[in-house]
Amino acid sequence: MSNENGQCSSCGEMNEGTCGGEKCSPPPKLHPGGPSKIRNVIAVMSGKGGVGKSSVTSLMAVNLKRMGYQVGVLDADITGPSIPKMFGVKRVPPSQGLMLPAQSRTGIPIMSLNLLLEKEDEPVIWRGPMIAGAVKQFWTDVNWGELDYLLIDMPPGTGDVPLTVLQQIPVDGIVVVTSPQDLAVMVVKKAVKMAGLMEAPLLGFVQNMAYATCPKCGEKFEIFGKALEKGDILDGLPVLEVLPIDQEFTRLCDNGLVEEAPIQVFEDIPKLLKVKSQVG
Ligand SMILES: Nc1ncnc2c1ncn2[C@@H]1O[C@H](COP(=O)(O)OP(=O)(O)OP(=O)(O)O)[C@@H](O)[C@H]1O
Repeated sequence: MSNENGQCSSCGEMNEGTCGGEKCSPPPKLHPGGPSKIRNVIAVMSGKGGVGKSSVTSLMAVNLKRMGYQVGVLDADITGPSIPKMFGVKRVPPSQGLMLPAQSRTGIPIMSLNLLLEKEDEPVIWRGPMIAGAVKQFWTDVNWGELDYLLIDMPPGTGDVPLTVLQQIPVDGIVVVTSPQDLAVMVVKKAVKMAGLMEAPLLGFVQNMAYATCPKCGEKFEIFGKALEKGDILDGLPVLEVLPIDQEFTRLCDNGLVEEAPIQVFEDIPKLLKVKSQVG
């Protein structure tokens, strides 16, 4: 893939003459582990950290599961994984050969590096290629079973992991998360541009932390800037959901009870992706 200066964005060489395409042709798409049958892959991304990718991924998983779909979560945020804590899962079950994901209370399979560590607060101090390698293994070396949707919680930024996921995993749709803040939108647009450059299918935005409501008087405060409405257009893409700052939601996530969150969202996802056929 070359940038506007004709420079290859994988190897950094000028395409004409030196790179010749072969060295830098995108790596092949990978097959999911063993008998896994995964009908749709959705990547949840954002150039910006802390805007709520993991929260949005969890809410999407919980809601798709409530709709009757088989859904799994691949936590590609290797150095800052939040998914296991939100779902209250600690370890993967023992296995021989392919790894098995942990199962949440409602039966959502989850794979995350934190499920393989002795202690959840142990740091992972790896360089980019190793981190990207771990994400690939979570796709190729895990028996996911049959899933209608596998959701990938991406790390912030546009580095090794998003590049690997978009090049090597057959992503059917990307959901981009932002807060209303101009600063966040500016950085998030980089992720949108990256997806566009890689011809990855963008489904739309989720605006998270759009506002907070005073528990005493009910007044709404737009803490990070102008809240959008579902269906608005941002950077040429539809706004799929607008989520407020919700204290109870934070409490449930901290206690591993995200599956109890009474938040109904993402009912349009199946229509957007047209699930090929439902399992079970
Ligand atoms: N709508 C919300 N209401 C209340 N708290 C929220 C909301 N969205 C996210 N949070 C909280 O904000 C923090 C950051 O959210 P989250 O971990 O989902 O962000 P992220 O984009 O995945 O971060 P990272 O940069 O680690 O990838 C978490 O503590 C989460 O519980």
